[in-house]
Amino acid sequence: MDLSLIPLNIKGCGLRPFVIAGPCSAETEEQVMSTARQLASLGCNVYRAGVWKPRTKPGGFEGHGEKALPWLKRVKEETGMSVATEVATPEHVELVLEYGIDIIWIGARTSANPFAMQALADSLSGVDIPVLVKNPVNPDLELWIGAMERLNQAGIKRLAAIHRGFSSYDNKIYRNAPMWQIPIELRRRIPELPIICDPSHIGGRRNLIAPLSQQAMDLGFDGLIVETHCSPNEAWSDAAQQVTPDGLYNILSQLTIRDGHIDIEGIHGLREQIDALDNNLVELLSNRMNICRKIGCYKKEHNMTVLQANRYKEIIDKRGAQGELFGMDSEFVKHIFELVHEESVRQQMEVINKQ
Ligand SMILES: O=C(O)C(=O)C[C@]1(C(=O)O)C=C[C@@H](O)C=C1
Repeated sequence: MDLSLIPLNIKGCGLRPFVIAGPCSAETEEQVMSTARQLASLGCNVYRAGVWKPRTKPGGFEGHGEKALPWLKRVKEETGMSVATEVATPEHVELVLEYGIDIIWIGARTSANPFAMQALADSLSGVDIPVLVKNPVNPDLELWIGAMERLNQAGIKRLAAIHRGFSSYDNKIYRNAPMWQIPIELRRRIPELPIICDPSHIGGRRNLIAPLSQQAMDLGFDGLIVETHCSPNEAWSDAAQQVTPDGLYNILSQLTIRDGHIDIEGIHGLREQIDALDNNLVELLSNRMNICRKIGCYKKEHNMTVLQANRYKEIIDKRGAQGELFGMDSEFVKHIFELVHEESVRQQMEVINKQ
C-alpha cells in the first residue's frame, strides 16, 4: 500500500533541520515554562514534552498524565510554539485533543504493537493532526511502515517518521543502535515521507547528539527531535542525554547542511564508472554461482552435504582479512561473503533436489 501524504504543515517544517525540542518529561510547570521560554527565545518552533512516559521498569517517573497538559497549553499560549506529546492509548488521544495539543508522536513500544496501533488509528479517525511515528523497538521496517499505514487508512495524512534507533542486547556505544540502513530504505520506499532523527535516544549521551545530528543531515533527513531541559542534570528521566537550550542551539549552529539536490553533472562520469563496476560484480557473481552449481552436481553424485563448514569458514576468514588490507571494514566484507554463500547453498540445494 502507498501512503497518501500531505505536507506536515507545522510551523518551521520547511527549515533544514526542522527542530522539535523540549524535555523528556514534563516534570513541573516551572520546568516546562522555563525550558519553553528559553527555546522560544532561540527561535524554536515546536516544543515537545512527555506526559505519559513508558518506563522499562516499574518505580520510575511515569509522567504526570493529564495534570501536565494545561502546562503545554500554556507554553503554546505564552510562547507561540506548537506543542507535541506522546500518546499510547485512545484515552491519551482524547485528552490531547481536548487540550489542543498540536502534534502527537507514537513511541517505539507502541509502534511495535499492531493492536495498539490499530486502536490509536481508530481513535484518530476523522481528526486532522500531524502524527510522528517512531520506529518500533525492533529493527523491522515493515512493522514501522505498517504502523503508518494503519494511521493513513484512518485518514491521517500529515505523517512523519522518527528514527530513534533500535534496541539491542549488546550496545556499547549507543543506547539504541542507529542501523541507518533502515531509515535509508524507508526513504527509498517512501521518498515523500519526512524523516526526523532523534539523536537523544539513539545516543543516550549528550556528547553524541552533535555527531548523530550531523550524520542525519548528511543522509538528507528533514528534522531533529532533541531532548532539551533547563537543568539537564536534574532531569527526572533520561538526564544523561538531555542538553540545555543553549547547548542545543550551539550544536545546531555547527551543523553543515548539505543540499540533497546536487549538481549531477559533476559526478556523472564517476557514476558511469560505478555502473561499469557493478555490472562486472553481477557478472562475476553469476560466474561464481555457475561453478557452485557444478559443485552441486558433483556433491549429488558423490552423496556429499551441501554445507562444507570448514571451507565456508576458510572463505569468510580469508576474504575478511583481504578486505581489511584493501581498506574496507572486515565485517562488511565477511557479511557480503555470508550472503554469497547463502545464495550458493540455495542454488546447490536446487541442483541436489532436482529429480
Ligand atoms: O566448496 C564447496 O564445497 C562449495 O560448494 C562452494 C561453497 C561456496 O559457495 O564457496 C558453497 C557451499 C559450501 O558450504 C562451501 C563453499
